[in-house]
Amino acid sequence: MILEDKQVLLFDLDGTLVDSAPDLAAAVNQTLIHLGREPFPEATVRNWVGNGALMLILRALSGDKDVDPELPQTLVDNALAVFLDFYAKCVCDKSKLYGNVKDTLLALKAQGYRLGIITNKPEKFVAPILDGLGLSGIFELILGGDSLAERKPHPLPLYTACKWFEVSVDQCVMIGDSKNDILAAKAANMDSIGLTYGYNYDEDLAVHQPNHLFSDFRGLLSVLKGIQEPA
Ligand SMILES: O=C(O)COP(=O)(O)O
Ligand SMILES: [Mg+2]
Repeated sequence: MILEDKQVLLFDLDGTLVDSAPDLAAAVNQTLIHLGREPFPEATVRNWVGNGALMLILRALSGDKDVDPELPQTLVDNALAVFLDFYAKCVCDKSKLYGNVKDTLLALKAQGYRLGIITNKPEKFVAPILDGLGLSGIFELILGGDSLAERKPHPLPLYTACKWFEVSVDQCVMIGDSKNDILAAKAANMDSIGLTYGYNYDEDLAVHQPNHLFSDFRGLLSVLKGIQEPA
């Protein structure tokens, strides 16, 4: 079923447009080694991505997706600061666009859609990644995990984007790889498209019932047909 009357496409970043896990895992492991701890395989760290930098570090210090509630605050503060420093130095070293992302984004833009990014990643890292991967200038709005008082799965970033683009919730679609994206869309009463190749804690994204689910980014073109010019 075609998603009619859409004007604005809101994209998640990590796991949707960019495979950023190699650089995130490198910075997490540099942090752990700096603290005298054991590193984890990239495949493990990948499943901890999705709720922003602080949660990534809490999971890394806990060695598990479920955070140890007893972690000392000073350790957490120090580890987060060390991680942010390491990540700033390698933010786009090994990160790559997923297949068909750039061509599809350009095709959607050419069809008249306006594009934004809503990520849980700290905002300051987004522009260097987009620049490094040849996507600068494509997105009109970037909201990071620290841009507002709430982040996905809370609907606030989605509402904020609607307001910024001066469109209604019905005119937007949220596109992402994680349940946080789909749950935020549902909470905002917005349509959503899921992508199965990213990071979703090794869980099945279909459970959250996005309007459409694709294993290839190019799938978007089959349900978004471009903006109709007024007659
Ligand atoms: O950095 C994260 O934790 C997740 O970022 P995302 O919202 O772009 O997937
Ligand atoms: Mg994501």
